[in-house]
Amino acid sequence: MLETALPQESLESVSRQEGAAASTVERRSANQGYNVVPLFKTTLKETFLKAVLIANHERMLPAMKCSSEGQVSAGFQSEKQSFENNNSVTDLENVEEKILNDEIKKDKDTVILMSPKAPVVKLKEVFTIVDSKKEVGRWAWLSHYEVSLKPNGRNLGVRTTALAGCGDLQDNEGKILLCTQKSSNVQPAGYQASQVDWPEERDSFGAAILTAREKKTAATTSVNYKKLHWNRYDGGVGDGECPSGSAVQVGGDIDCELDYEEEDEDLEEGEIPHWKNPKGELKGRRPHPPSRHCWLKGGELGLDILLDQAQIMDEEDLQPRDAAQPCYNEEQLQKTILVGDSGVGKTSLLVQFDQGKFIPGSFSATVGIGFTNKVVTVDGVKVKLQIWDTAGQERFRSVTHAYYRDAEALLLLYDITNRASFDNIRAWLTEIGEYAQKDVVIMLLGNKCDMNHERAVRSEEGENLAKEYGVPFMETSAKTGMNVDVAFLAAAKELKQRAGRHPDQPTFQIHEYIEAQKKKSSCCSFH
Ligand SMILES: Nc1nc2c(ncn2[C@@H]2O[C@H](COP(=O)(O)OP(=O)(O)OP(=O)(O)O)[C@@H](O)[C@H]2O)c(=O)[nH]1
Repeated sequence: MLETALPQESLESVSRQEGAAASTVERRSANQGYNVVPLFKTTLKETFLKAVLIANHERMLPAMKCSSEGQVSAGFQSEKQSFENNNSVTDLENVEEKILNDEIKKDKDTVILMSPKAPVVKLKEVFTIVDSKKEVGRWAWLSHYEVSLKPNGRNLGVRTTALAGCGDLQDNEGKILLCTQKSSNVQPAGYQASQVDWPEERDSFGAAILTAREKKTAATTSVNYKKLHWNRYDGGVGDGECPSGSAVQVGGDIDCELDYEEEDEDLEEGEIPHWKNPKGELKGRRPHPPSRHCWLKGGELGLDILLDQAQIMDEEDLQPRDAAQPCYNEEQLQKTILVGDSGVGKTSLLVQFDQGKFIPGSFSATVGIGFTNKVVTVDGVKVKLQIWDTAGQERFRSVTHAYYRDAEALLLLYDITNRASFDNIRAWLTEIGEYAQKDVVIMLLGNKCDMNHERAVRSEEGENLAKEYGVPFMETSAKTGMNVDVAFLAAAKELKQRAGRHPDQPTFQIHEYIEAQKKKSSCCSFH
């Protein structure tokens, strides 16, 4: 296990052992800007990760030095120190150039590569550098950045400090390592393993995704929350072969054996836990406790985080953890079908919804079936409706039946000026029961409500029939557009809710929604 307390003797003994590197070793307590972690003659990767771990403990930034002998020391600095250090690299973009131009003196033993505010979008470039510039063997880099997480446009209000590294000095093998740490103000969110389309690349998830793309694996994320202060996110990559959601934690508190005591239970709300070292001394703020997921348990020093060694997490751990909205797959097509007698206004309703227009007196019966795709935005989420317009005429019935099965929502129309079209609704509902999916979303619509003077069906009759079948009801007008959008939006809302609902989340009440919308609208006067 990593010695987190960093006893002075071990620093000194390392100084003695490391020879040339000894001159660079300073005591952690010394206020000279750089603090060296024991090296144990490991690879750069391990060194880097130690730096990350220690810096994490110390609430500092990790840093690295390359000595003229090619030895690497890893340490930590305060942000202030890193800014003050002339050798700090604050722009990852130019790292490669600087190395090649010898601006970063890789042959001097005081090189510290650190990028306190490097945007993570540069990770891709760095990744490329690491992989392709093998001749540039003697360097390492780190980055540190703070970001807001906005997965799928939802601002979680999270600030995360993230780190990235490194090129391997030993074997020129490029590796990218990412981790997150010091999350704060985290609002709980669900696990979103399949949703990798993060609009913001400036976050650790984005970084994970970039990495995953390079590795042709699935990017994954998870949130682990315990108490407000220890909420944290991990961006990772899953092995393409693993079941969806399997993940590897990249960095962060990878050493799950961090020595801390479980004291949370005694804490007051908002109180910051402290870490006690093995002697029982308080050592300032306690490091993050091991992730509840504890993805990476194996491996020497817990450093076994090569991206191609993703470990499969327990199914249980992959479940959404709390009430936040799980992701809705915006690519999903929601099949919605319009049915009802010929001439009730199905095509007109669709045209009104799609194009916002009505062409009066242009009745030409639909032949067979056709569809229109329409994207609606529901609560900031895009729902793709594929709306099938069916022919109401009896002779096309056998064709349209085939489409019922795939329908997720079904808008059943009658014409309020046509009694027979209303009387046929029961027959339509029987057909629907026979051919459609059991849980299809059904809405009953009394169309042409602008023609109140020719009304043949009272509004209450429609209400009562809908109640009898337990479906929502509203009157619409394809001519004026009254309630047309509301009807489709209600269907979209219900479909979206069903697809992305967490079991603990309240269901969207389509009936209540429609009632509320009806009260708002001043449509047709109902008699
Ligand atoms: N006043 C009024 N007329 C409408 C309304 N909706 C449709 N119509 C008219 O009713 C007639 C039939 O409309 P369509 O939309 O073609 O009916 P449909 O249900 O698609 O008919 P099929 O394709 O045979 O199933 C057309 O002349 C439309 O202009 C409406 O809300 N108000």
